[in-house]
Amino acid sequence: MSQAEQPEQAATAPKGFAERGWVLRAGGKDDFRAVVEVVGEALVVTDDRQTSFERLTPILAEDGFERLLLVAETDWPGQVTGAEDERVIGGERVIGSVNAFSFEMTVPGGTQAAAGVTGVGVWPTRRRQGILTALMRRQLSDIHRRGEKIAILWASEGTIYGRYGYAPATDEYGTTLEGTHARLRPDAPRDPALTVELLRASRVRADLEPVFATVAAEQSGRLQRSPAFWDRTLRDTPESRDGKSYLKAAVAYGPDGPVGYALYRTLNKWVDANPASEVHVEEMVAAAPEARTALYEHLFSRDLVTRLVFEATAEDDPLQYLIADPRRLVTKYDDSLWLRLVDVPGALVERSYAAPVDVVIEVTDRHALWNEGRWRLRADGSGATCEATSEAADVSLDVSHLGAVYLGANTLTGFLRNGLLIEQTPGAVAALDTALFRPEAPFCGQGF
Ligand SMILES: CC(=O)SCCNC(=O)CCNC(=O)[C@H](O)C(C)(C)COP(=O)(O)OP(=O)(O)OC[C@H]1O[C@@H](n2cnc3c(N)ncnc32)[C@H](O)[C@@H]1OP(=O)(O)O
Repeated sequence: MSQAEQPEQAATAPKGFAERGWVLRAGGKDDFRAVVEVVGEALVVTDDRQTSFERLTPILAEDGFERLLLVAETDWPGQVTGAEDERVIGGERVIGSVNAFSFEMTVPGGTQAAAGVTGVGVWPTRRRQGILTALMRRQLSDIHRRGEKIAILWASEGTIYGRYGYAPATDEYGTTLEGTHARLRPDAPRDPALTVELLRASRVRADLEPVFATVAAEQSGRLQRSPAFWDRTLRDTPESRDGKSYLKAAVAYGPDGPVGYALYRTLNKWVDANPASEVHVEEMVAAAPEARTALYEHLFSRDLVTRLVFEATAEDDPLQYLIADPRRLVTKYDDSLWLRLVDVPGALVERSYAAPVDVVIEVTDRHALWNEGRWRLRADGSGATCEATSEAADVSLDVSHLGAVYLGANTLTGFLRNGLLIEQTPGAVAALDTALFRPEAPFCGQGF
């Protein structure tokens, strides 16, 4: 039987679960309060659970809570009754869970449905007994059945998700600039027809949404933003302010409407008995370089500002090109979006390629067996095919390697040079890298 014909992993109880009285099942709205308790405790969240519940409910309600998976136990030691334990629901006690959002993600050459894995947590006294592994395997199977070819996540720790086939696929940074060096180069592109207005972000949402949608459709790694995620982006509560100001929007307008915006808060401090105000930019989106210049000029011209912090920037962030003195930018690695190919041939076909390529890739994937085997990838400027084959492999790799390079942030050559994959045909890895190349760095910038 070829790998294309293999059945999906059987939905039997994971090893050891039946003996312990554990069940792995789909969850729903009624389970969500118990799940918030479990995941909140696992993640050591100090907010009261009601706050977390109210914050998370609208974004999960968009999917009808239908992607929730949980592990529950039916029998437990101790005196606590169901009425006293927030995790008990219908005679079962929740001890672990995962969830997912249904995103539309920009990838090289277009957009794809992507499962945004979230809400992963196991009750602290039930760790290291295989609950996460069972949930991950079941979730991969569900994602595959839904027809989503890729899954993405933000990891709480970098050591968890590699074993499940995920890999860091973008590099995202925080950038700081002292106010005294906040100057653009004289030849930064400018358009006198643009004006910048400073407004409360919540009042100008209708101007932000189309700009974001246009830019997000072009930048690999970006997610289209649903109404509930817009609510979350513009949320302006004491908790989201975290001691800073209300959320402001500097919006660049051209003759035909909005063309860019910066969402930011200000923070007042005292340093050596002097006032020191900071600008914290949470999101900056511009549909044209001139709009970006106009927004930087607005931010750089604010009086009394001693420091600017750009909280989420791509590896090739425009400021490094536009600033007068690039050495004044202090850039610190922040995080990576992790990506996994759930359907290897499907995902490879739906991506565009920078150069023709014809290689046989041998894939190892112990948690999504339908991906295992040899796949012949043929691509050129007009499209790609990827079919199961019995031909000899040119490259043998783990599915996580494909996740790492899918958006174009990394190279397979890096894995090859460090002994992490095998090249059977000399030059095959270089040919794949050339085909996978993207001139711009991928960037997500959306927490979830
Ligand atoms: C997308 C997100 O939501 S990110 C949030 C992730 N959640 C958290 O960080 C909350 C705190 N942590 C937890 O709830 C749990 O410890 C989890 C979810 C990380 C792991 O759950 P567990 O049920 O203990 O994992 P499980 O028993 O299935 O372990 C599977 C393997 O992963 C390893 N592992 C699990 N967690 C970690 C970790 N944090 N660091 C390193 N290795 C880990 C285990 O050692 C085991 O390895 P093995 O397969 O070689 O034996």
